[in-house]
Amino acid sequence: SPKQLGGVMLLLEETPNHAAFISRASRLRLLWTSTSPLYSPPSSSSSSSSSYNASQQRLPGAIIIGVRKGGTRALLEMLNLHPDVEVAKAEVHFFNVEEHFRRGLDWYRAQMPLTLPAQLTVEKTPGYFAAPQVPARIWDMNPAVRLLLIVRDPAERLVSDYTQVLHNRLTQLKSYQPLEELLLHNGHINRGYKALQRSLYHQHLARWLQVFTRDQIHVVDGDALIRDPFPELRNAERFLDLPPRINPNNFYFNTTKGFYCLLSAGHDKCLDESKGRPHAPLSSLALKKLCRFFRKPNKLFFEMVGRSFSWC
Ligand SMILES: Nc1ncnc2c1ncn2[C@@H]1O[C@H](COP(=O)(O)OS(=O)(=O)O)[C@@H](OP(=O)(O)O)[C@H]1O
Repeated sequence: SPKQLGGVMLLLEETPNHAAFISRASRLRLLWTSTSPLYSPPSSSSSSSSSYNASQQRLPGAIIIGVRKGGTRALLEMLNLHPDVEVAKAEVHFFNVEEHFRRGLDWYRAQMPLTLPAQLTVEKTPGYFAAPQVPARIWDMNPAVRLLLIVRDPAERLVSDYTQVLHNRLTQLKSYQPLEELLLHNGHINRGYKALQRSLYHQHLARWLQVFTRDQIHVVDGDALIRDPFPELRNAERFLDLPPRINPNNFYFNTTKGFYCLLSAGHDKCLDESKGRPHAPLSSLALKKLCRFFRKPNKLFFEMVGRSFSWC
């Protein structure tokens, strides 16, 4: 690929001083958010003379934090079209899975692709958005990191979420309750249903905004990304301070898939079959209840992000 970094020696960075004390980090947080530029060097050693120009694995400068089933894979793959971007191919789940987090930042860095100093490393883990411990942990790694949040109609997201869990259970030959049994208790929306809670975007975003400034979080419209990806990618490039390199010719609509696929350097790529599965059915009455339930949370989310979406 045009982005491959052939024949360059791998030089691992020194371990940065990973936030040891929350209280100290909280104090620093105030200083950083008011004075620092959005990007900061991944670690002090990266600017030192001998290793500066070498390709290295670096901590991400931008992270797609969610939402689960929002279009995070499509967004990551589309950003990867940019010559100045390299992405972690697999979801890393570093900040939200204790076992991974305990392995420390060296382990996290080792999951990242090789990049040159001018390139931006991006990872995506949809589980970050709803996990309470994650914002402070990411801030401790890099308070100037840029965050991308791709959202989608929360009712549609919930059904997609259920469909994925159902699919996993069925492939493991395990039983699973019908969606309406989980969603409704005595005809009322069951607020305890996990997939419902993951769609309460305002609650999760409120926690991120206790740690990061609003301008560090770029909201991508996941429904718009499905309909016409290019404008969303142009906005993301702008947010990431990348020169505009992704263009409409990088996308073509694949009628068999029913989605846009990617074209780059003569290669085309569609997302795998786990994306765009037929959704589990939901009665129109249950959907109506769900949409009514989401009206207020959605309004709160729109106020927080300063824009609205045409959700049900
Ligand atoms: N271009 C393109 N190709 C295929 N799929 C696309 C694309 N753009 C967005 N999407 C939508 O992405 C949805 C899956 O979201 P995620 O990748 O965030 O899912 S996951 O949380 O990582 O499992 C997936 O949701 P479902 O349709 O519900 O499966 C897709 O609708």
